[in-house]
Amino acid sequence: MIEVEGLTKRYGRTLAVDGLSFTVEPGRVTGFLGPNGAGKSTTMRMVLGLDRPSAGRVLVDGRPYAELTDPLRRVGALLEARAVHGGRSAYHHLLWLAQTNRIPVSRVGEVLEQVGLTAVKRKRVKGFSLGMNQRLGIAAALLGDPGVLLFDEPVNGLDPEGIVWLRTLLKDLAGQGRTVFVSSHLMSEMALTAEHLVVIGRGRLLADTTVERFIADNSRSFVRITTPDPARLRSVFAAEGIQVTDLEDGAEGGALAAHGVDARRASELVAAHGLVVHEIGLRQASLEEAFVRMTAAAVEFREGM
Ligand SMILES: Nc1ncnc2c1ncn2[C@@H]1O[C@H](COP(=O)(O)OP(=O)(O)OP(=O)(O)O)[C@@H](O)[C@H]1O
Repeated sequence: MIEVEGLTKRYGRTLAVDGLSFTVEPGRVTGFLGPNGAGKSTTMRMVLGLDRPSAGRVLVDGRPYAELTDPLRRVGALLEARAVHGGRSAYHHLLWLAQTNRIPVSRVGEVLEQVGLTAVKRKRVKGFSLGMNQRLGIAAALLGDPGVLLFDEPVNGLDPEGIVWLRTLLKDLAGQGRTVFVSSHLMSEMALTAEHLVVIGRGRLLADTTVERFIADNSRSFVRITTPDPARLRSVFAAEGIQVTDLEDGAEGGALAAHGVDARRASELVAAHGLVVHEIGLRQASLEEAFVRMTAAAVEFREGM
């Protein structure tokens, strides 16, 4: 478990993290979301004791990171731009990590297999693609078989197959009862991977909720209708108190959005008034849109202060 309590980090005049409090529970993937510069990496560095909080604290399994014995066997992390000695092979990099952290050498082969790097384990890391480097970073995080895992933007550099692989891996790790905390600026990817979300903007907590709840609270649905007679449809719907707006989604002749009504009621109205429609159906605003809306509002609020 990770407990973040009143966490604050100031770099000179920049308030990177501003009084954050949340808990990351074991047994599920928790997505850590926010736009660029929101303070995700800074928060993760403080969890790992790589940065000192200006105020507040972080506990990993009830203790500050610095007080953990055998930290790599407790907490595994993939941070952005991980520094790996380029002249070393993947195998030697992991072997060195294992030997300096009292981790059984047998784990090296196991994690190489787990991340799909066995075939290239003797190659020098400097010849690795970004995706292979990400896999090596993930292997290093898994090496000590830790109960708590942090991944900062792990999707970066992975191809579509790699993204699906990572999604499955993260879910499996959580399924084994581990605490899995994953940062991303991609809402849609997190919606497929995480069960719980912590959303921040400008260093402040915006949401701490389940993915299901986030979707229910933030996705706006509407009925999309295309018709050769938009003026008549508008007046029929207006008479029923239903708001209709234009949709600029590229449909020929334009499409309309009816709000606060379900598809069934909308079609009944259409039929009752003998309106001609070419298409009618329920649409949901994407989570990406909801996320942008939520974080943009936070930015405006801060700037208005
Ligand atoms: N070492 C540092 N010195 C000064 N300012 C910093 C430092 N590290 C981060 N910041 C600033 O703190 C803020 C938060 O940055 P951080 O990297 O934590 O955000 P992030 O959410 O991880 O964003 P990204 O997705 O772009 O990595 C930014 O304004 C950044 O410029």
